[in-house]
Amino acid sequence: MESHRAETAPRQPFLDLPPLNGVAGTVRLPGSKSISNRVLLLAGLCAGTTAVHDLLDSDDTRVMLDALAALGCDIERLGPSSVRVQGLDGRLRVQEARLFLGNAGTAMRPLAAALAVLATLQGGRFELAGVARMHERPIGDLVDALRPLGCNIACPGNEGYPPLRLSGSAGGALALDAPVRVRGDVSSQFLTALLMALPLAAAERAVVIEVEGELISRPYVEITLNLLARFGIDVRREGWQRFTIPAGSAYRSPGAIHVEGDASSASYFIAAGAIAATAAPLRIEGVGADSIQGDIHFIEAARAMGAEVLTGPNWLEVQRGAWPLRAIDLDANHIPDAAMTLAVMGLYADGRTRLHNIASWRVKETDRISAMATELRKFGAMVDEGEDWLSIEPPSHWHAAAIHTYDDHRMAMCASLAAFNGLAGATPPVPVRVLDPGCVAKTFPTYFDALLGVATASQQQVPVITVDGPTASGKGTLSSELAAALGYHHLDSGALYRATALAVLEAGADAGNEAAVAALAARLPIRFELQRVLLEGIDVSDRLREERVGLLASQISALPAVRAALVELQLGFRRAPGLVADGRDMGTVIFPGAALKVFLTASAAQRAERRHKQLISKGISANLDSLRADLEARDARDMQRSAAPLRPAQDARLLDNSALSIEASVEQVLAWWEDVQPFATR
Ligand SMILES: Nc1ncnc2c1ncn2[C@@H]1O[C@H](COP(=O)(O)OP(=O)(O)OP(=O)(O)O)[C@@H](O)[C@H]1O
Ligand SMILES: Nc1ccn([C@@H]2O[C@H](COP(=O)(O)O)[C@@H](O)[C@H]2O)c(=O)n1
Repeated sequence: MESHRAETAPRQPFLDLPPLNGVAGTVRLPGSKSISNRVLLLAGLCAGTTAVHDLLDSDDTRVMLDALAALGCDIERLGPSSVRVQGLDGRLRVQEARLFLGNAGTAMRPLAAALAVLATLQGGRFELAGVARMHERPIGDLVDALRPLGCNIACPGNEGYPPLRLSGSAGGALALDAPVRVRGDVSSQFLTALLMALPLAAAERAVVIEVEGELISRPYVEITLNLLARFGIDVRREGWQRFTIPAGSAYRSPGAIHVEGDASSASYFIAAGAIAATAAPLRIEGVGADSIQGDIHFIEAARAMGAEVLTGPNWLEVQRGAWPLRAIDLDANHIPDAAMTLAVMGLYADGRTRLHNIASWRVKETDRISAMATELRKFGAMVDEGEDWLSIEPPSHWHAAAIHTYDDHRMAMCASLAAFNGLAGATPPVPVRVLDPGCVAKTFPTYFDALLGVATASQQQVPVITVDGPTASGKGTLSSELAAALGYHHLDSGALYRATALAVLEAGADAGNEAAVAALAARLPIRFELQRVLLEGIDVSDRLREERVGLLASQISALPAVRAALVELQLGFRRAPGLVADGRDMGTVIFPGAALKVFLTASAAQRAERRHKQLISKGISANLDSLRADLEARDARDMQRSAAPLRPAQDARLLDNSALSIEASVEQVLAWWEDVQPFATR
């Protein structure tokens, strides 16, 4: 089994979203985090194998998969979102393990309970730890419920908080004569953890769990009960205070199980539809009105704010109804995660939106009440907070803001919705900077792609950086690094001229026939995919770099009709969140209004040397002198032609990188980019 650990590439520091002005189309949701991790653990504990389909692939599910693998479960990947889990049948296969559970509450709590029970009955030593924030998230109520049963649990950091050490000797027993008592008013995950762990001790006797205090987040307990039933455990519920796991209970695999789309993740698109789907509804696939997830009730709150929502068995369609949205006053205890989205919808409302009974927000990935209040104020909103409530009044004047996300995926996804501010009358509409956007990997790694796949922006609002310069100055390298650092698209315009040249060669066309070459350029069947260039679906990336192709590209690029034929294609690359375009005339002709223009140069000797090294490293023999002569001839042709000659735009910043490393060049341009940003640095 391959490792499930997330890539450790450095995370992009920020993503700037331009003002967005609409949404349209269809979005497919990733699997629910709550269901995915519950199903994985149940599949790991039960007898037999379980094929889990539509599983969420995210940080939180990866730590659960890693933990199960460390505990001896065989896990086979069946496809990008399917795994087959061979369960332990309630028997520990390894007696000792140290499990790293990141910041996944849905892994820490139920695994702690299950391993405490198994270690007590069968013997074993387990250590469960996570990231620093996980060690600040209380688990004392669960520990307090398990210790009276005879479970040996130590909290070597702070009492009542992870990390946890669980131990026991073989042949132990659990004290289950009296009901197991657990508090339900801080987090429902403690009850869920016990409901999933105690069937392991219910083969011969019924186990009763009693909840102390008012149980919060009941819909999540309903998910637990529903999934337990799918795995053969029919819990009897008396109100929300008493739960009985019948004697003779034993986990049984359902064979195969499909994970629903994530209803909490749906909330961002429901909100986007309510705010910005003005022409046609936004379709959301993967979850519908019959969902077992409590956050599906977000629909009712969104409707109360004005959204028009149609529902089907596995889909939703959302369109703007009332506008501005209606401010609401809501007890949001039943939808604690999705209610964060209502706070951002409050920015678009006709008055003050109040959310109360949300104390659990304070012990989530971050203190979400405080974080939301701090960040929404940056947009200009008037926000008040209390121990268990938040109220939001929309900005009268919107500010471009850099939003901290506190390693909290929901903060990042919520922040993105502020980019529709132009629809609320922000004049001018302002961009939104989301800091550490990669934190969405916890539940929705492709969130920003999904959002930008359905959101529209006015082309003029999409920022462009142009990088022009002579051959082999490093334009392509610099531009692709900039695009990666900013999360922007990249246009290598030289590739379009090269592709046209290749098309001319392949068609055996006359390169001197301007109209014929322009006709080929106008219907260039070109696609860019994952750094590769496809012509009629065939990868021609390497062929485009051949010298004969570069030489012909340089010749045909002087033909005005050929240049004109490629203009629309190039303009089409200007898509949210932004574009880095490199070539010869990006700043002068194609994107004259670009926010930042760079003219990149290096001495001819340096450039010839770099090209020489580049070719040698690819195993292509080359002569330094002839390379230099060739690139100088090309530069001369590019500079002297009448159509879009190579020259710096008047407002371009000049960068001679003869003595600069690639990293230093990238840093310099990013610093220039910061100079032209409107974001307050509070
Ligand atoms: N600042 C730099 N320092 C050293 N080498 C560099 C630097 N920038 C780029 N290079 C190297 O120079 C070579 C040419 O760079 P690149 O292909 O990006 O140039 P280009 O301007 O896009 O060329 P062309 O116009 O032919 O497409 C590459 O091998 C690249 O790694
Ligand atoms: N905007 C542009 C880009 C390129 N060219 C011409 O195409 C040739 C190939 O470009 P590379 O950047 O890939 O080397 C180049 O020699 C230029 O003549 C152009 O005219 N305008």
